[in-house]
Amino acid sequence: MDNLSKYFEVVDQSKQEFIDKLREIVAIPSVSGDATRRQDVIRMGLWLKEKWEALGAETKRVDPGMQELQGQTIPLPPIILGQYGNNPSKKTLLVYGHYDVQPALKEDGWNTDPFELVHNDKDQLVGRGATDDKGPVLGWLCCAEAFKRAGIDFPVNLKFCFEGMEECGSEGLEEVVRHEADKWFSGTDAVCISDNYWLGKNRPCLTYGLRGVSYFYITVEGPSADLHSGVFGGTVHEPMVDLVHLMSRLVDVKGKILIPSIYEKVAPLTLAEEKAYDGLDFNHDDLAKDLRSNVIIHDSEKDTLMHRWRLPSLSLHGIEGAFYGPGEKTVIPAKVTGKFSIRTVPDMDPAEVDRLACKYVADEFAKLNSKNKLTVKMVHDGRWWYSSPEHPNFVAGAKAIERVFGTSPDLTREGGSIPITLTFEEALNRNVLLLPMGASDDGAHSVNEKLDVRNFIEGIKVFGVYLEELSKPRVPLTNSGDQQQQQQQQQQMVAE
Ligand SMILES: C[C@H](N)C(=O)N[C@@H](Cc1c[nH]cn1)C(=O)O
Ligand SMILES: [Zn+2]
Ligand SMILES: [Zn+2]
Repeated sequence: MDNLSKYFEVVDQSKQEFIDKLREIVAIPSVSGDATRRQDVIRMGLWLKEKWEALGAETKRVDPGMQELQGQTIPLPPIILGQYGNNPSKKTLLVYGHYDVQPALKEDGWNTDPFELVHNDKDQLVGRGATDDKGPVLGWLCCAEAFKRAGIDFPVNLKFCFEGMEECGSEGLEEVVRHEADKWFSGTDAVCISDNYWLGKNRPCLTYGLRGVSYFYITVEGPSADLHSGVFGGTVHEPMVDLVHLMSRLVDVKGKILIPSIYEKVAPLTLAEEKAYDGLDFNHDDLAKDLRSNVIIHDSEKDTLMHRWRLPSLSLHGIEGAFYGPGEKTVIPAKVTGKFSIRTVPDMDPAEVDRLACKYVADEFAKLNSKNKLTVKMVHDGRWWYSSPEHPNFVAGAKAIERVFGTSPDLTREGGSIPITLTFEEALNRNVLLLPMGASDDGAHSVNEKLDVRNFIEGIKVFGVYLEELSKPRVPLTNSGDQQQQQQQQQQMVAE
């Protein structure tokens, strides 16, 4: 039996144990956007540190400082750095992932407690963070454990960087990555991130692009306290009325952003790029099934993917301070904060996007002649990333998928954002591969988030084969001049 067959056997034998580990960490409600959960986020980071140390890794906890959140000053979660193996004759791979999760409440519409992993009769693992990103982060640990148990030498030196603030703009991480580039991360040959999703449910993919995200708060405040609408309705400027008006002016019902000049810097479509939309595991029927409703705006699959991958979008997320409970409370809220974000694409400049969006909201507010007070601010922005899937790092990923799934991967871009990706590429001058584990219907950020057992277990196998592929002497990983040139062009485009 060859090494990889033995590795596969151990992964299969360890299946229940790996699922139970995922159960243990889903039960830690590491919601980074909720100040009351900060101790849980920290506990989750320390869980990873301890488990990797138990396997023999050297680790370092980096505390990036303090944060103002919901009126409190609280510590930012630790960034957990690690090194598993340090053999100068082996290649070194750096993996990044995040151990924080999006908020989740049973009353949002979950069928079960979001922080209690349920292994259901469809062989799905349901729980907050199952696919985003606890399953994949745990996958690397399971991979190292399986190699050890199989008695096979680990193919590479593995460095890791796990953060607990990704869902809130990765606050504090960029400085740490740049600071550690020639320290903890020195000697890195390539980077791999598993934190996005397949395009469909059948064919795995490798991802070479991400949209950026700029997140905004619009606050409108008027009276010093909430008012009785019977007494004051029709006599005062209502903050909610102003805010709803402003929010309705941001995007039209077909998804077109209404902020002037926002599309100006979007890169023109090239013929080569257009070809990338053909032959993918993606169709509107499956998408509508995933959505359980046909609410798709566009007529063709290509259009839908272009609006997900290469065009900006603006989404309205919610209003803080507004009445939203059951019943008929007749209140005029005194202060409301509307939240929206813009997904950015090549060659948009986040600073320019922030300036255009804030100016537009202020201009629209001025037209209202309201006596309320407006504040509009960008609270975090993460940069878009666009690479090339030809690099040997991608070839190793493709070979791993072929061995485990018996099919070549789709080459995709992702509509979501992983703000630190471009920083790793720039600071380390190394190729970054996005190697997703989860499927299109996993419901990341949504209710009943899940990871299929198949994706989890076969995904751990893919990680192992990928490491074996990287370790082969014929695979040169350090950046070619081409990649450096491409990066410089990309940076220049952002600067322009
Ligand atoms: C793709 C990744 N798993 C993810 O969900 N990223 C988040 C990052 C983010 C930035 N601000 C808030 N969240 C996303 O794309 O929404
Ligand atoms: Zn994620
Ligand atoms: Zn996420």
